[in-house]
Amino acid sequence: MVLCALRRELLKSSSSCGSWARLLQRRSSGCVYSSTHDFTQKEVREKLQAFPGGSIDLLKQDSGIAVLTINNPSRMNAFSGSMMVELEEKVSQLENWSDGKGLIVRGAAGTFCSGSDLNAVRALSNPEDGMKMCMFMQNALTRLLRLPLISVALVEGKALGGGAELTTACDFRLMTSDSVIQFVHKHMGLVPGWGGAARLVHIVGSQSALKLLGGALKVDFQYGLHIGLADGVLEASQVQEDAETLLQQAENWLSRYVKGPAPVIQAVKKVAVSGRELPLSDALRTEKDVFGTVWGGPANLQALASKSKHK
Ligand SMILES: CC[C@H](C(=O)O)C(=O)SCCNC(=O)CCNC(=O)[C@H](O)C(C)(C)COP(=O)(O)OP(=O)(O)OC[C@H]1O[C@@H](n2cnc3c(N)ncnc32)[C@H](O)[C@@H]1OP(=O)(O)O
Repeated sequence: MVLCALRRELLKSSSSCGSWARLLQRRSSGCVYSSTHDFTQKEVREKLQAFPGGSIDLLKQDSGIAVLTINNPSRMNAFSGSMMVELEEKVSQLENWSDGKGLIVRGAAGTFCSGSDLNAVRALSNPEDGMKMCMFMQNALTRLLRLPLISVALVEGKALGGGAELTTACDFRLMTSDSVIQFVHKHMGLVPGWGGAARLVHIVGSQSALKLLGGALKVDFQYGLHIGLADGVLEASQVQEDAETLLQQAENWLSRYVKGPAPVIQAVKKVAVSGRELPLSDALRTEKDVFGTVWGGPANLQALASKSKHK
């Protein structure tokens, strides 16, 4: 049912690029869970705001590549409640970014993210609150992955628990040579709840996903590349400006995929999302509709006029 609804929405949205943003805006009130699931986004936001700390920082650049920074270094960039709310707000801003093409998600101060803030988790440990936090984060991360931007997680240091799940809400993952992604949930008596298990199976297949979750295995860049969780490795140098250098490397890596006009790059992401999420017949129809938004468009006409050769 969720898929049918997504397809209907995709079809409605495909008449113009701006309408994709409107689609995602509409879906933001309940792309996976809505009030029909006994879930009120506003209520959960209020509850989460009671656990403050850290921030989620968004920098939109003229290049069309934005940088989203998980910023709570004193807790290894763990997600406080207010950061969960901020994440959702930043995703809404990105959904409305008509000039956007790419996104880099990274952690502050040399590490990625250590999951939920355990202090908040302890206070929200009753089943009802746990379910609400889970649905809130599933919505936010599903919308993050569906953004019409090509996204990459820049993984430095540790990506643990919910931090590991966050990496799977990006299209690609780049790891530094000393970084680790670890689904530690089993050690916490849990399974992923932010949609990370479902996404992991899509990325690495069910066999590898079962190993990572069942063994709470530490994935370094070599293992990550081997199973397809990592898409590239970044070399951290020992110089002081390391963080900038890594960010620059990630931007360079991403630049080949986001070169070109925003409407075309956004269309590329839309057909990839529909192919990933919809049954084939629905994905084909959506692809036709998205194709219709770029066919005869400025970039297409310019390419035809220039008699380009693809050498
Ligand atoms: C669905 C998601 C899932 C859930 O909520 O259901 C989760 O994400 S559960 C959380 C999973 N994450 C963890 O359990 C991480 C626990 N922390 C560690 O394993 C380590 O702290 C580590 C490996 C991240 C870093 O180790 P290191 O030795 O380098 O540093 P410290 O341990 O001294 O950490 C520094 C400082 O950060 C605090 N910290 C780290 N992670 C968290 C966290 N997730 N929540 C709250 N605080 C965290 C740690 O306690 C230290 O604080 P300090 O006051 O200096 O003692």
